[in-house]
Amino acid sequence: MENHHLKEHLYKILVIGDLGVGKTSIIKRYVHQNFSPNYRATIGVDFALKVLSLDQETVRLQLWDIAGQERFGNMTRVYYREAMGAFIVFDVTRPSTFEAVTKWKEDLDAKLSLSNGKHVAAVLLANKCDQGRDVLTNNGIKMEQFCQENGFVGWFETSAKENINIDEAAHCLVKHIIANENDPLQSEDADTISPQQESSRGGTCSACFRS
Ligand SMILES: Nc1nc2c(ncn2[C@@H]2O[C@H](COP(=O)(O)OP(=O)(O)OP(=O)(O)O)[C@@H](O)[C@H]2O)c(=O)[nH]1
Repeated sequence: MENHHLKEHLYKILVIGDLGVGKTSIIKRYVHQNFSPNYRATIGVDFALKVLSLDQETVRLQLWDIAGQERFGNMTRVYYREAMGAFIVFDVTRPSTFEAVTKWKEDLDAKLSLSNGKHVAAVLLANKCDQGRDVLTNNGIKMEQFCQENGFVGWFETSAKENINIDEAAHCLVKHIIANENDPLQSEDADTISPQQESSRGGTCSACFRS
């Protein structure tokens, strides 16, 4: 029997977005499988570790839960350093948090890029989808187009409360990070979102659907 040498990856992942959109809750759900309805603002940054087994490889995700109030702080650049991917989160019940998404993305891209000069993989999370989809339907926003225009590799409607699409979103992000690492010159292709791939509960990730 051949003795396979299992690869291990450690990726730093940023979780950013406006105050109270559910960053801490998404991480809690993802890492500890629980949810609390009480809101306690994150101060500065919190950390959590999620260990995944993917295609016989061990992937450790070091999740950086950055306080929504940090956007105006000047510590952010330090927090962003050496991250390989990001979730940018908004709250589907509060349009202002969606309007802030482009600012968070611009801030991320301005402060962080991979060693080959490309932007880090970013997945957009439309959180609290258990409470409706007002922001998604009222403004006539085409999410695929929005993602393409703003350089997101995919987007998902999520609920930390009801555990919807969080594993899928993480899977999408990890796949894109690995694609960037393995094939840095050809990964532009993986960044293209194919519009026909939308599921009934919003969410697309070209890498996930292709494999
Ligand atoms: N219904 C519902 N409520 C949620 C969901 N996710 C988070 N919440 C609630 O929204 C509030 C804010 O959640 P947090 O996870 O603390 O938000 P945050 O983005 O980490 O906030 P900051 O640390 O201040 O930036 C809490 O009361 C959560 O219980 C969700 O998917 N559905």
